[in-house]
Amino acid sequence: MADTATPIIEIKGVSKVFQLQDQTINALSDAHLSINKGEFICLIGASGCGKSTLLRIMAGFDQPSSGEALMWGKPIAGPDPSRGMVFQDYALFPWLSVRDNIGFGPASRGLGGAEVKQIVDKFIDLVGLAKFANAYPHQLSGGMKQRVAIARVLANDAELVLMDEPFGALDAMTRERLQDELLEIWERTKLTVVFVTHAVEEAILLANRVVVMTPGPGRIESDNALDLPRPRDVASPEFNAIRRVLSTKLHSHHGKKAA
Ligand SMILES: Nc1ncnc2c1ncn2[C@@H]1O[C@H](COP(=O)(O)OP(=O)(O)OP(=O)(O)O)[C@@H](O)[C@H]1O
Repeated sequence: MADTATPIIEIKGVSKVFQLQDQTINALSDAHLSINKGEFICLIGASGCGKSTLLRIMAGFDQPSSGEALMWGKPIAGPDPSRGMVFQDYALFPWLSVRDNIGFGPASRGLGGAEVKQIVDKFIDLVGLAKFANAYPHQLSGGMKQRVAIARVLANDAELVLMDEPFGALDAMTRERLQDELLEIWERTKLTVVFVTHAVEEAILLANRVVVMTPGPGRIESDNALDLPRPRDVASPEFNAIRRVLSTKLHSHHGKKAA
């Protein structure tokens, strides 16, 4: 790990071009973003503006067409357990119990049984699933599955958690509960989180910085620091003022020609 002055993630002039038959898609154009350890960043923007592309580049699943993506100052060459990804559809192993899903990463890293058990117990507790340790994914609700997915990433010792619309498939009440739990985990563990969402309100509830992206070509429109005190109140005038500003920025691309 580098000194504290080095950002955990730096995106420097990153572009990503996809070729689809005879069509060239500029998924991401000249993106710049610097993220410090312990930040909670939300990426918001309309469908197709490159949010997932940027997240996948940070994860190391995709490489930029040009520019550089760095973690602790070093190029991100491929996936690594230090960068955990949480997806909307959970991506759990259906044939493994909750306990074994969470322990899969530590066991694959060659840790012994007692150590794996200790790690699994710690994170099962953290996400409140002790009673379901031996259940299988199909026996869990959506919210519980997402808790397992979060615990699995944390058990892998991830420093950076990349979340692609993780609560998008959940009902409103479960979503609110998981937002609270995620904030609690973030505050307790000092993780760095990059969280993709379509929902402005969710971004303002969670983030200390909201990065607004616009499509055609996908680009970063603005980077907005939020200094609202926590816990945040969606009904407060301050919250609504920020919601108005961000909504205007989100729609700033309307009328422009698609790439
Ligand atoms: N593997 C790929 N091959 C071709 N085109 C792709 C690929 N991945 C993404 N794209 C295109 O790149 C653009 C950006 O996609 P991306 O998934 O990053 O957007 P997004 O902002 O996450 O959208 P959404 O909110 O709908 O998930 C889209 O036009 C998409 O069709």
